[in-house]
Amino acid sequence: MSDASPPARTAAVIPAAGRGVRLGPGAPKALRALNGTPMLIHAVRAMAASRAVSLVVVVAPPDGAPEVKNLLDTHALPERTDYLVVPGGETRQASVRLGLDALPDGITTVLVHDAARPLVPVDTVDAVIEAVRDGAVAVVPAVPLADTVKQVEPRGQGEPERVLATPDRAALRAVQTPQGFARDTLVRAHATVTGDVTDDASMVEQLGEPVVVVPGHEEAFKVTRPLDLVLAEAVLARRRANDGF
Ligand SMILES: Nc1ccn([C@@H]2O[C@H](COP(=O)(O)OP(=O)(O)OP(=O)(O)O)[C@@H](O)[C@H]2O)c(=O)n1
Ligand SMILES: C[C@](O)(CO)[C@H](O)COP(=O)(O)O
Repeated sequence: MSDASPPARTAAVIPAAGRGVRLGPGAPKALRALNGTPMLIHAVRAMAASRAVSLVVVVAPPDGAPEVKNLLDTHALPERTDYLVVPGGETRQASVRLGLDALPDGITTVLVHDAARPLVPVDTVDAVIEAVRDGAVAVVPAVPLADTVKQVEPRGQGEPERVLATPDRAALRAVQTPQGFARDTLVRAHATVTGDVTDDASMVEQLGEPVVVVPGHEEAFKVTRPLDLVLAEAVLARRRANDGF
């Protein structure tokens, strides 16, 4: 970086506007408690744990922005981290776009991190940021698959599915968040790609831009179904036993 270059500033956009249908009835998933603290607060702290992250933009459930703002105001976060809250949209993609729209000038690197991945370790966050700062326009943390995967043929209702193929597992990865981006590339992807996607990196792929993979972490799993809550609380208990926090 030349002396004249402005410093790279990193913001994390946290989509937290989902209902959590697969988790079952209750409050919106991001507001449910893990060991007494809302999942969203764990996720915000996970981003703020990186010294590189100076701003966290939380995308709240559409009618929940005041409640989320209150949660952030009343839970301890590092002083160096600013945060703001915007209401979310109908889909994850729409929610991320609303978060991007709220970013101030001067942010050059953007992380997009699911509130539903509250326990990602700071080393994973920092590895993603470093890869972007080293020149990658898009970075995903990913882990190898533990299961054999089958491609199946869609069948009519009530008919058993049939296996079409068994892809080579060695070439497959399960992708996590935070996903990291050069801000201009992610903004262009969200302005250009209109189809349904399940992550932000696939939008960048559709622009024809390269996406770099860094090692993910088993504790960055997504809280999706009820059993994931049990695992998340067990991870927190293990951390408390190991670290005394
Ligand atoms: N309209 C939406 C939908 C999802 N998300 C967020 O995207 C992340 C990943 O989504 P997922 O785990 O699928 O959450 P939900 O959509 O809430 O889950 P479900 O599909 O079970 O309802 C979550 O942090 C979720 O809050 C969002 O901000 N806005
Ligand atoms: C972004 C993501 O967490 C990466 O694994 C995932 O694609 C979200 O998918 P979901 O269907 O919204 O759970």
